[in-house]
Amino acid sequence: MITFKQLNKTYKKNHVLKNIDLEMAGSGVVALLGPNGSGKTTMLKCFLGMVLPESGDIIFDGQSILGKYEYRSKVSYLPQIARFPDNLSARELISLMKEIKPGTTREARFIEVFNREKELDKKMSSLSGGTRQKVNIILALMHDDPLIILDEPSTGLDPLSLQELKKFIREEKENGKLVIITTHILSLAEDLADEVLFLLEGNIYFNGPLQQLLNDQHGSSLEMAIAQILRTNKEIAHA
Ligand SMILES: Nc1ncnc2c1ncn2[C@@H]1O[C@H](COP(=O)(O)OP(=O)(O)OP(=O)(O)O)[C@@H](O)[C@H]1O
Repeated sequence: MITFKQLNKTYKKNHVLKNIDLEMAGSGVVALLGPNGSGKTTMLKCFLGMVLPESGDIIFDGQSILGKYEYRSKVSYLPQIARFPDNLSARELISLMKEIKPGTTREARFIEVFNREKELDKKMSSLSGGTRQKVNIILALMHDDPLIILDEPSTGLDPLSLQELKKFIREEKENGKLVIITTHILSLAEDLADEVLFLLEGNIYFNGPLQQLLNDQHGSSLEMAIAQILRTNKEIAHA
C-alpha cells in the first residue's frame, strides 16, 4: 500500500532521512519506533505532504503522491502536537471538520467512551491537556479512512481512555485497515503491533514482524529488545 523509494530529507545540514527504502502492506498495525530525533515524524510528514523530501519517491495505492493531495482524503492523521483555534469549542471544531470532509463520521463513539459530552461546548483554551488530546483523537479518527496515522497517540491519556483507544485500533485492524503508530510507550507498541519499523539516525535499522525483532535481540519484551539495540549502537543513538 505504501512504498518509500530512496527518500532523502535534509533540514539545512541535518540529513534526517537517508535513502529510505520501504514497503508497507495494506493492513495491520505498524509501530514506527526510534529514539528522539530519529526522523519518525519527518517520515510521516513526508508521506502527508507536510514536508518536501529532496529526492526519492513515495507511492500510495500504486501512484506517486509527491506534489499531490487527493490521496489525503483516504488518510486519518493524528498529529503529535495539535494546534487548535483556542476560541472555538470542540463541538464547533467537529462541525468544521465535517464540513471540510463530508461523509459518515463516528465522533459519537469517542465522545461517549471518553466521557467528554459535558466539555464539548467549552473553549479549547480552557480544556486540560488530556482532554485536548481526546479532542485531537476525536477529530483525527472520526472519519472512516483506510489508512490511520497516529503520532504519539497516548500522550496525556488516562489508562481507561488508552484502553478504549487500543480497542478501537484493534477493531480497525480487524476491518482490514493499515494503522501506523509512533510511540515511546513500548508496551503500547507491543500490545498492538504486527510489524515494527525501527529508525536510527534516519536509517531503517529494523523492518519486520515484532516477534522477529524480539528473537533477533534475544529480548523477552520489546523494551528489552530496543534497549539492546540502543546499547549496541550507543554512539549512533546519542550522536
Ligand atoms: N521543521 C524542522 N526544521 C528543522 N529541523 C527539524 C524540523 N522538524 C524536525 N527537525 C529535526 O529533524 C530531526 C528529526 O525530527 P523528528 O521530529 O522527525 O524526529 P522524531 O523521531 O519524530 O522525534 P521524537 O521521538 O522526539 O518525536 C531532529 O533533529 C529535528 O530537530
